[in-house]
Amino acid sequence: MTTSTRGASKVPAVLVLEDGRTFRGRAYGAVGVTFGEAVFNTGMSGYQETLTDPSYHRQVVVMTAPHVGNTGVNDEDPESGRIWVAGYVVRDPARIPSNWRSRRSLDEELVAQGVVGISGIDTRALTRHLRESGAMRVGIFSGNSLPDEGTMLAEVRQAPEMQGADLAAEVATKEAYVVPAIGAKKFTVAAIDLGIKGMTPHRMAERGIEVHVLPATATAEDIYALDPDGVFFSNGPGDPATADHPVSVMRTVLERKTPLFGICFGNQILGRALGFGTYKLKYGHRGINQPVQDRTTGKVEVTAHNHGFAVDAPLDAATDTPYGRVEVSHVCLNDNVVEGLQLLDQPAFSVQYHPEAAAGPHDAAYLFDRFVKLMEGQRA
Ligand SMILES: NC(=O)CC[C@H](N)C(=O)O
Repeated sequence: MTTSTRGASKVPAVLVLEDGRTFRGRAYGAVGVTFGEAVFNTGMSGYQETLTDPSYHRQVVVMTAPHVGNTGVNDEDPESGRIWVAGYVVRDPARIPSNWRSRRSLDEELVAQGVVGISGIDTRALTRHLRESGAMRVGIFSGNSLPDEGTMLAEVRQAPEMQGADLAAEVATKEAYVVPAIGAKKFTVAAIDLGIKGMTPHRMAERGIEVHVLPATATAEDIYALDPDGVFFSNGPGDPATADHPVSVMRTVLERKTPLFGICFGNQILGRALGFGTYKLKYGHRGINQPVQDRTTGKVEVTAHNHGFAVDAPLDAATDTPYGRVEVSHVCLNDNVVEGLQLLDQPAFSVQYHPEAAAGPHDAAYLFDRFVKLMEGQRA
């Protein structure tokens, strides 16, 4: 629920966490009320990509970088057609954006899209609180006459939780569409959209892949009607434990041994399809500076992340599954969370993080090349 008026900067705002902790600041973006899961993002740049990443649907994003909005808003960097975050928390928004690509200020964009935010609060204290106590529900309330704290807290505690939330269909395309290959077309890929970021099909198109983006509800028949060389499962919001339909579609793809690649939600779905569980992390990984080791090469890469859940798979031995053996191929060096899965007996793999790098370092771009190699191998 959001309402908006302009000229918000002097309007009071309160952020209320479900455990009763509150932070008082000023309205940023639209004035109104919003609820979501409070999570923090440690990226120092890339705020447009963060705001427009559909995986942030129903989350209130706290930026740990104190200055946000410095380069304004351009028309090139969004990862989808709208802002998806449920709310936005910034310590000290830029007063004057400056960049050759900037078209408008971030504040204006948040107002135009009805996104309620808060500024002028101690985002370091809030982030430390979330680290200690874990991600939790939150409300932002702004306006000149606000309800009392007890009322606000009761409303926050009525908001839906992220655990158990089935959200992919709310953000995914309703109609299939095609992203053409750039240059000569070498492969056809069916990409299941569970909340796909725009850069992902682009990274495939750059490698000669014609990408058929299909709705989250697509069936195995829809996929195989395209006679694809490979199948891709995208990132997306919500709890992977609810993703029963994509898990069953993926099992068909595994049975048919079609080359398969998954990113983020797609990694969690591969985990489930293989019989592993998923669980909620205490506060998740969000940002563009997370160290991951590719255990197949030993190399360490700095990577972009946005996940609050993870796959529960054994780190140190291959596991037998109905689809052959699987290994944990990638691991987060901060906390040993599973960051990638690789099947040893058939052409399928996935990563929990974001090789499309929007925003983020390009260290993991090789994963798209690995997908191409799997498809080449299948043809040979
Ligand atoms: N970016 C994603 O795909 C996120 C996956 C899932 N919603 C999570 O929070 O872990």
